[in-house]
Amino acid sequence: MAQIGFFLRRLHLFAGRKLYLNMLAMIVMSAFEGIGIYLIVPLLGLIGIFSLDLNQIAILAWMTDGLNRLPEGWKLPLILALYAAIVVGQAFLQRSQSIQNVSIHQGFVRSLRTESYRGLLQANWLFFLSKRRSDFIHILTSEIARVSQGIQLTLRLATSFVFMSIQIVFALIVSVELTVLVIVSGLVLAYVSRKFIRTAKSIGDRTSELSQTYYAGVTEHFNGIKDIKSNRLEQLHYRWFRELCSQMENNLVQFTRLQSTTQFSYRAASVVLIVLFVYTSIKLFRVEPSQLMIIVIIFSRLWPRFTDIQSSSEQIVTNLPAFKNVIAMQRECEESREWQSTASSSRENSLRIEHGMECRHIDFRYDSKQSAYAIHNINLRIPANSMTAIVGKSGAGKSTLIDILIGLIQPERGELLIDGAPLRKDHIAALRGAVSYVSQEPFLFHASIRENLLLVEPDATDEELWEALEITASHEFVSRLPQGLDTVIGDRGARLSGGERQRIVLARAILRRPAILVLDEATSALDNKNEATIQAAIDKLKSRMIIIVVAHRLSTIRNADQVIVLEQGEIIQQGGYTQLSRETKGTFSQLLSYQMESNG
Ligand SMILES: Nc1ncnc2c1ncn2[C@@H]1O[C@H](COP(=O)(O)OP(=O)(O)OP(=O)(O)O)[C@@H](O)[C@H]1O
Repeated sequence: MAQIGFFLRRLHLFAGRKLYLNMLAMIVMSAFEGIGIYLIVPLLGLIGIFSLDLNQIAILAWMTDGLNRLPEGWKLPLILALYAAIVVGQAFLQRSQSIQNVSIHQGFVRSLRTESYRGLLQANWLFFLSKRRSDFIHILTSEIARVSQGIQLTLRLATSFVFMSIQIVFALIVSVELTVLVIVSGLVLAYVSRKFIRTAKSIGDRTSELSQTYYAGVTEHFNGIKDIKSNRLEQLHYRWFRELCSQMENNLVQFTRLQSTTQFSYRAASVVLIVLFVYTSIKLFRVEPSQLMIIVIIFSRLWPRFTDIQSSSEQIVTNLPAFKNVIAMQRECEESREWQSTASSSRENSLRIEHGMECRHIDFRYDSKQSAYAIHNINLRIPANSMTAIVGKSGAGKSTLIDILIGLIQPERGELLIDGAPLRKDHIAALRGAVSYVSQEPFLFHASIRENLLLVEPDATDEELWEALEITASHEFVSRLPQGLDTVIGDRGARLSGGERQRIVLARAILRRPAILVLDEATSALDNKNEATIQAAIDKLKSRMIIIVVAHRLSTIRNADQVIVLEQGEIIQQGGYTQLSRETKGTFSQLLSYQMESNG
């Protein structure tokens, strides 16, 4: 329940006065409803359905007294007009309250979504390495929708309590004994039904588990759809999906069964109670027909509130796991937050590098509980306007070193210096703003080439776009496309070849004019001709920026100013390409000879 309190406090902070005004409107509405019901009685008296002794009920006596002072012909029109005014007033309030309710509620959900999303964007890279991406999608879609439903139900529960309290006051005025009897019956039934709440809680836990598995499975399947289709694994995945769907179905049916059982118990109990009331009122308390009528009306309005409270409570409890999940994710994001504002990643704040960068005695490991370091005792200087290549076998620590150099992860020991000054935490965003990173798997949107390029440089002219495309040997194939720059390239660029995708992403990286250009296996899919063109372009670019290249294909790094050879996280060789290739006993010349052999 602490979780509901957490979100209600947030709702209070978000909606403030609006929320309480809405609650007040609710109270006025129930008061109107109560008065409307009371007016029916004198109305029925006037029409002659009852012979009334209204003096028994204080409010009615007061109303009758007022009515009796009026001329005879005015009574009926006045009471009818009053009744109509109250009902219309109530309907009007109801309309405004419903609109207000939705606007508060939707506003709150929007703020919850944007807060969670911003929290995720501000979390550090290690946080993302430790999580499944599908869990974020699950929380941002399904779980926040359940929290939204839970909040709406909590507000409905609060409304039911307000309505119920006011109806109880009216009912107490009419008959203390019978009202107490209704309340006690309601409490007894709620006590008996408490096990339903426990069952609802476990169904809610299961709902969260199943939908998390669903999102994870579906995301993984579609990420690997090519493997699934190529290896004829469709049946296997279909069976898994069908099994999960039937578990989800059973879970929901189980919840509906629970809710229907509760509704049934409350309905059955209400009939039994009404029969008992009518009998005891007439036989034991000798209640007037008018009073009995009001009691029946009030009972029929009060009892559904009890049913409503029970039903809302069960539904709220099923949504509690979603509340927990959203809070947990927000807390974890908060603990892993790397900077305050998403705006700090903008280009205006990007860093300028005059002299170069330096790693001093840097150690890093992904898991502080394990003794092995991913990189260890790294000492390295990267001068401005130069090209550095990082090579090594798989798992040698190349990507980890790159992540340190671009400020994506921070060293456990040692420091990264920019122009001789240690990189401070508040400069990490600026360092990131100065980097263009191109990976082996190019990140393209399902949009046109132009939109994909303008993403990083919205004000770039067509001339600048074509220039970047020319540098990366893409202008020919782009101009051959039916819509040129405006050709839509499909999901993650699926309508282009691997090499074309890499060249577009490279063009985008260059368009940004970064201080540091990182090419992490970024040209692996290019043929020799295109690679040579890009090599020439990179050669020209290196007089303007730091270029760091990770490549398995060593021909890519022939023009590097320095080559760093990593093995098991340590630098084992460092120097110019030609110099290292001459060190015949070194790992670099071994790597070179393996590659020459494999190229035949
Ligand atoms: N997220 C992670 N969690 C735990 N260990 C990791 C993680 N990423 C990498 N490692 C480990 O750190 C070491 C260095 O990995 P890294 O990815 O930097 O190597 P690499 O040289 O880039 O390899 P490759 O060429 O195969 O991409 C490896 O032993 C690897 O298993």
